[in-house]
Amino acid sequence: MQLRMKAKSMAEHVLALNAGSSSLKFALYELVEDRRPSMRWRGQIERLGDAPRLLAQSAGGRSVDRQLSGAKTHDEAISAFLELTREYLPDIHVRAVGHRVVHGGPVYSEPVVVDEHVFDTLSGFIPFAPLHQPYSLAGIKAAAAAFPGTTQIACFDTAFHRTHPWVNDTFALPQRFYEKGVRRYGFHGLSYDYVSQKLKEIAPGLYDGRVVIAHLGNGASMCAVSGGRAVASTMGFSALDGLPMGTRSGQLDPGVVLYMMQQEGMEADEIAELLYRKSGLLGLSGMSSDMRTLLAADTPDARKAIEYYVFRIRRELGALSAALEGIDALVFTGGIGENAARIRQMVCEGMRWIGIDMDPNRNADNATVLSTDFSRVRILAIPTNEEMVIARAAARMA
Ligand SMILES: Nc1ncnc2c1ncn2[C@@H]1O[C@H](COP(=O)(O)OP(=O)(O)O)[C@@H](O)[C@H]1O
Ligand SMILES: CC(=O)OP(=O)(O)O
Ligand SMILES: [Mg+2]
Repeated sequence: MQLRMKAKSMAEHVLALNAGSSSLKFALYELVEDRRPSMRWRGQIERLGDAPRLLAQSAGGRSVDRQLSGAKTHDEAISAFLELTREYLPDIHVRAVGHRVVHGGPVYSEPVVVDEHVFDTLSGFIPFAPLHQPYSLAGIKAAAAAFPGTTQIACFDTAFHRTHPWVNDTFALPQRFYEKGVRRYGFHGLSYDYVSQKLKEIAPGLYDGRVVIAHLGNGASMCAVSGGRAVASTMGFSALDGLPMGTRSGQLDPGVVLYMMQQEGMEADEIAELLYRKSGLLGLSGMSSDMRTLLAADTPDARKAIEYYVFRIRRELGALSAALEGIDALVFTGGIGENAARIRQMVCEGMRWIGIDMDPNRNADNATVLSTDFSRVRILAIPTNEEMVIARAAARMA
């Protein structure tokens, strides 16, 4: 028995850390046969900055659900998570920690082992993703200190999008901006990678076809995928473009920014704060960035914010279908896409003309397939798992 316990404790593990804009997600995997990651614990500290709550489950059925009064910022969430690993995890051997890093710039299209040079390069991309990149980098530093001797591996949100054709990779600006890195990068790539692979498993015919994936979380974007390769995304240079989000504006006429500067005398930092943290669902509703709160509130302003949100998803669905020259499947994922049946229903109601026909019962049940048997376009909900994509890379590279 003692020997078995010993062997178990020496099993190799990898950790995955995913710093989102409103949450810190984490997962611990044991490397089993062929170094396949097998999930042991998975959880998140959600509603950062608001009412942080820790939720976690083990593969064996243990669970934690705790309000965290002290962990409002990402840095505090990382410390709270490290505390937890000590409290709940036995003496395990962590071989590598994989990190979601939102921006890989024009440099990285694959996961990479983080050394000093890589860390400095990634720090240079902070201005491209101020709401995410600093937290990913803080996570890398904290994990390296908490698990000495482990390899830190960066996995990029931008990497999946490197297959975009040039028209979806550039802006109509003088070429020098492109050379400097002003490009349409696209984000949520780890999520799109996971969902595409899952689709390959459960519906290989659809994977080979034209698919629009809607990642609707606190941040939100949509991606057009053809035969498993990304073709276009609603997010471009920064995580501000495309759909409205919890606190971000989404697509905006650049003339609005000029107006803010020239007519309202706003400074760049003020505009950044407005567009990243005070706009989107929060700005429109004047109430909350959280979809659960807005759906429950049912006030005129909450309804208005939801209506705008849904309308923009429909517009982008039309645009991405054009980029794909047709659409065979629509896949919902992310916190809202996976859970908010009402939002999915509102999106699909306005898209019948394109061949989207939702089954209301399947939708209400949060089933995997949400379309009727007669729908020309298949509709699916696939829970994303960015941590699994990170863990697979960490297992491969450690
Ligand atoms: N049951 C639910 N119904 C409606 N919205 C939900 C539900 N569960 C989560 N959400 C919404 O999902 C969003 C968070 O998504 P998530 O993907 O976890 O965010 P992040 O971008 O931080 O990773 C929030 O707006 C939250 O309200
Ligand atoms: C890129 C991005 O918007 O990420 P998140 O959805 O985690 O905020
Ligand atoms: Mg997320």
